[in-house]
Amino acid sequence: MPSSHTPLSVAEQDSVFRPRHVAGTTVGRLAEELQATGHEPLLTPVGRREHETLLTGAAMNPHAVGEGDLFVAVSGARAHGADFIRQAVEAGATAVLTDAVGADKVREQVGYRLPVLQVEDVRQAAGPAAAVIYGNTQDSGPSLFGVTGTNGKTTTTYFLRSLLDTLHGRRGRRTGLIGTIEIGAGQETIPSQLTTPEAVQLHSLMALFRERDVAAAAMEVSSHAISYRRTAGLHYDVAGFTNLTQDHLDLHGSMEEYFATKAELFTRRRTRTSVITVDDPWGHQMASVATGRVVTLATAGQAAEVDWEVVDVVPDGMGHRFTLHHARSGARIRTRTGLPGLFNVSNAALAAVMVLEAPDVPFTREEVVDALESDPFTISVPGRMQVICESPAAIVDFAHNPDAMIRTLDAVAATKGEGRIILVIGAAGDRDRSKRPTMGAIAVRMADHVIVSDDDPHGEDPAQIRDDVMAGAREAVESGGLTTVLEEIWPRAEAIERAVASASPRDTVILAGRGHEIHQDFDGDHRPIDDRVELREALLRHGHRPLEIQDSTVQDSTPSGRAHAPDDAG
Ligand SMILES: CC(=O)N[C@H]1[C@@H](OP(=O)(O)OP(=O)(O)OC[C@H]2O[C@@H](n3ccc(=O)[nH]c3=O)[C@H](O)[C@@H]2O)O[C@H](CO)[C@@H](O)[C@@H]1O[C@H](C)C(=O)N[C@@H](C)C(=O)N[C@H](CCC(=O)O)C(=O)O
Ligand SMILES: Nc1ncnc2c1ncn2[C@@H]1O[C@H](COP(=O)(O)OP(=O)(O)OP(=O)(O)O)[C@@H](O)[C@H]1O
Repeated sequence: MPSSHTPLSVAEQDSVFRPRHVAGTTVGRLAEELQATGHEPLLTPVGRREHETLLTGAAMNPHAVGEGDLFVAVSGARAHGADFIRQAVEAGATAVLTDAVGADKVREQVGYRLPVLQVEDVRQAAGPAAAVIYGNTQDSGPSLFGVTGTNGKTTTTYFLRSLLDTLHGRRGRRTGLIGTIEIGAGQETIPSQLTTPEAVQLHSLMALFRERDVAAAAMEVSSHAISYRRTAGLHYDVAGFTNLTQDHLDLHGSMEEYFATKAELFTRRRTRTSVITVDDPWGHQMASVATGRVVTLATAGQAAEVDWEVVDVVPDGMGHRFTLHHARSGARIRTRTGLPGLFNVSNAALAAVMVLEAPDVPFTREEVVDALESDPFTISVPGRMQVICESPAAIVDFAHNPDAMIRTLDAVAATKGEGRIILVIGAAGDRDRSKRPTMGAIAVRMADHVIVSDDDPHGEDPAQIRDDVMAGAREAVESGGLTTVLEEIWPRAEAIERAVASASPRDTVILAGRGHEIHQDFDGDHRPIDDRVELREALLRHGHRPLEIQDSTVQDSTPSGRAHAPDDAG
């Protein structure tokens, strides 16, 4: 088990979390199952040997292929998986699921050495195929709790898991977690490559969870995952919706399309009980289109005809105490969250209601109430409103879209007193460009001193990304007659140093956008940097007294000594 988030190669990760006791299936039986579910597979060659070939796993990434695996070769923006067939065969793949182009590529490279199942839509077939291989059915795995929405997925799943852990832990059972930061089964964790893994990995995880007595799992469901069919073949006991605001328009094109993608999760076919936060119009719309059992939750005060509402919110330390009121029964449940920001009350309330409304659970509502009263939401979440120092207040947060920035800066403004807000922001490359100037404008309107720096430029020119953010910021300063100090400083470590150097003990320094991340990607060059470590060191240099960082995702070594990200993450 990795004790910290030292990057592991995909192969290493796979070996930590590979289920060991998979009965598997034969290629012939898999072809029949795919036929029965409408995928119309074409199997070549069609001999008895091919039909009887045993499959005991599935992998889409050639680095993750193991002995006896079905290699799922998809056509993507960067490559066709079938280009890596030799590597997959060497690693032990015994059959391939691919499209017509992939089938030709396989034959060109390895002839008829292994059976090829050809389908039209490989991503659509991958989940159901993996489900058959791993023996996953609707009722075979842990209770599955999925969370989607633009912001709050990671935090809500951490809260959910903490609550589920309290409840199942009392019965000696384990819980699981799948999300942006890490994948966990009981005490064991591996760092994540994606927020929501590919379907083949998800099904492998469901088998692993069964093997390791994981009773319930909390999982983030990104809109990319739904678009790319990563969740095909999974069934959720409960799915929760946080909110919908501008992000990912590069993929979805419009908010309507973005909404429609998320809405796929809240259908009877996928989910038994949907818990929808109805704080914004998109939430109301989601509640009206969701099929199956729908439960509504209002966390922001305006509650008409909702099932649950949050009332009596009072500040408590860095976080808040609040009450969940159930309209029908009149029940009132008091609980608390330790994380700053009213949005964390919303996240905690969603987690609570998802468990309170879960079908077929081995615990009573009284036990859930008891667990809620024992403070399951006072955990910290890596890089989410993570407090690094109290004087000056210094916080690392993951806000990287307009709404998250507004919420985060609102939260800081509510507690900052007379001090100033000093903010470091950037924006990621190769992602929704339209949000950059908006983020710049929000920054200068809500903070007193804004330092624009780099996030993950990926394949884009970092200077161009900073320009886009600066353009929105300058325009807002000029048109609004603002007195905000605006600077552009890179690399990021220097921006952090500048923020801390400018801070008096009454001020609040907030680093937005990178949260738990430990590398910046400059066109494939993964440069180590952890905002939490960088901020802590700058605070120490300037004679402040930061807190110890109690977080397994933080690297032990100094910034320059940290390892590089795996270069085989694709
Ligand atoms: C836009 C998107 O989601 N793309 C994902 C998609 O890419 P793709 O279909 O273009 O495929 P590709 O990268 O060309 O690869 C095709 C095949 O060749 C293989 N390959 C490819 C290249 C290589 O060097 N070696 C290799 O073996 C791949 O394993 C794959 O089997 O499938 C790939 C294989 O799984 C993913 O790595 C890739 O995620 C990219 C890296 C990514 O950044 N995705 C982000 C945007 C994402 O999915 N984010 C959401 C969270 C968003 C949020 O809420 O903030 C997430 O769920 O993580
Ligand atoms: N309920 C919420 N509403 C609005 N903003 C939120 C909410 N919860 C968290 N945030 C903000 O969004 C940031 C990301 O939070 P979190 O990681 O929990 O969301 P996420 O949906 O998993 O994000 P991503 O998909 O980008 O990984 C936080 O650091 C905070 O700034």
